[in-house]
Amino acid sequence: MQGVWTPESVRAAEQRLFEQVAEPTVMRRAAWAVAVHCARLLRDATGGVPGRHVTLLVGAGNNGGDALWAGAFLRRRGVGVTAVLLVPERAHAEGLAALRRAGGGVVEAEGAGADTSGIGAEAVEALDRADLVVDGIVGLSAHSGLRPTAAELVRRVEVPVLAVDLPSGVDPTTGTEDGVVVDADVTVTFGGLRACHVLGAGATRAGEIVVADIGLDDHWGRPDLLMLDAEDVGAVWPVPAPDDDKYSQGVVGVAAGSATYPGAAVLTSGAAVAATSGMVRYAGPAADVVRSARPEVVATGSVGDAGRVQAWSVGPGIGTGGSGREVLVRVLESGVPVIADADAITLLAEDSSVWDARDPDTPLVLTPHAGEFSRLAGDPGTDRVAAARSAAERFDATVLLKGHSTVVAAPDGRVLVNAFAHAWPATAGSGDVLTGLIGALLASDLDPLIACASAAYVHSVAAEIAATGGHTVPGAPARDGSAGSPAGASPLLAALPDAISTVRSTVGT
Ligand SMILES: NC(=O)C1=CN([C@@H]2O[C@H](COP(=O)(O)OP(=O)(O)OC[C@H]3O[C@@H](n4cnc5c(N)ncnc54)[C@H](O)[C@@H]3O)[C@@H](O)[C@H]2O)[C@@H](O)CC1
Ligand SMILES: Nc1ncnc2c1ncn2[C@@H]1O[C@H](COP(=O)(O)OP(=O)(O)O)[C@@H](O)[C@H]1O
Ligand SMILES: [K+]
Repeated sequence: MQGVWTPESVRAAEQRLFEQVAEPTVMRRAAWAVAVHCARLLRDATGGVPGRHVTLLVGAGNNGGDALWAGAFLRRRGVGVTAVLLVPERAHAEGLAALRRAGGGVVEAEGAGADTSGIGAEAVEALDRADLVVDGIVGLSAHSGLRPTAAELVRRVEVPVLAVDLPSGVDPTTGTEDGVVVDADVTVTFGGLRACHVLGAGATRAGEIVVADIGLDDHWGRPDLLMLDAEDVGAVWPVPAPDDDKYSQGVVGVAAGSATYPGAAVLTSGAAVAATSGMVRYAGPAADVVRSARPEVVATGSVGDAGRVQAWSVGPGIGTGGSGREVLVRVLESGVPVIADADAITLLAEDSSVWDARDPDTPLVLTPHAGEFSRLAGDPGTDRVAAARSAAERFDATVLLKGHSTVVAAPDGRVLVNAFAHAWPATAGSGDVLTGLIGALLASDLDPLIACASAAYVHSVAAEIAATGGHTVPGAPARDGSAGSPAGASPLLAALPDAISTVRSTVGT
């Protein structure tokens, strides 16, 4: 499990560190790590380090200070360094002096000979000469989009980029982008992940994320968000023990699909079958289709006839009319944990009387995409963590907000994020697969928060396997979705066993 911190928490930890270690020392540690990874990138991109050229884009704060100090260190390795200052009068003074002492060049972004976009001739030259650009424009104190000059410089970059702390242009708290954003090959951050590294555009714009040690480890408070890794998921994924039988592992009920949407029933039931090895019951009008697609599913026509289950997956394809409502109410009254998705969420949003059927002591999971979330709780806005957290509290339910990064919030305020940096699950029907996975994990009695985040993790791995035929690091988030080809929800479903065994294979390694 990896902790993730908001800018406020990072600053609080830094302050505690500064009580023991002087701030300039900490900055030099940070800059040293930046310089080490610059050298690595230079070597990768050009085959060497001495004689290469690095251009630093330097903003008004400590982020620019890190870049300037890193430039000074790179000079010692024979690298040509030019700093392009965005706000010359507010550039970090000690960093600037260190770079000058080391023989680095300094130019102004808006210096003499400016072209129509306002960028000075020397700054243009520095970018043209660069083998590598260091983004020290803005860090944790960034607010709103990049200012025009910074945006113009970023637009002109054509070589690999190393971002200091975070790719400038993304919001440090929400990871959202507003206009031009640095597209980094590597981001070097300090002590621990920031929220923008795992949320929104930040999760992809950061490129490879390196967490450098600057002495913060003993100073962190409780993480604001957590991310499960493959080993965490593998360790909790339920598998049968010697004394288990088909009932003891938890039976999951699936109330999904209709005559119009039998596919939703097949995808949800199929995922439940793949998730755990107990029993899956299906209840609904697509019973015949489910039986022929998945003979192992015990299928009946209605929830009332289904027999006992330990959790229900309800919603995909049930419709938002009277029969869908009837199904949802039956399931909510059953007194077992429920995961409600798709039409079930719309029904809950549109008809408050449906909530009366819910047993308040039984876990409820809601898995809206942004549109369903809006219907249920209003526009999630850019701060998806805050939105999911407040909905979880308001509905006393675990809320999984879908999207490029999946945010899962428990009613007690805990939040887990799944931040696979690829978008392969964005395909019709893949949400139905997720619903079946979560239902099966709830039936096996996992904590709903862990069940949701684990299901989301395996779902991402399966989507990647379906699209690419494999993945580079077993079970680990791919940071590059460039390889592969679109695959629909059926290949994603078919890849679940491979995804689960891949994730489980990381346990104890
Ligand atoms: N204080 C320290 O010793 C340490 C600081 N660290 C670095 O310090 C950074 C935070 O430094 P600061 O708090 O000084 O702030 P920043 O460097 O993030 O930004 C400060 C300035 O950037 C400008 N700015 C804000 N939004 C902008 C936008 N959208 N476009 C262009 N310019 C914008 C503002 O003028 C603001 O004053 C971290 O991200 C990290 O890189 C690390 O070195 C760890 C140690
Ligand atoms: N851009 C994206 N990147 C990664 N995952 C995505 C993206 N868009 C959607 N997803 C994931 O794909 C799934 C889609 O679910 P949903 O919207 O319910 O679709 P459907 O109802 O067609 O099954 C969710 O797990 C969601 O998190
Ligand atoms: K930056």
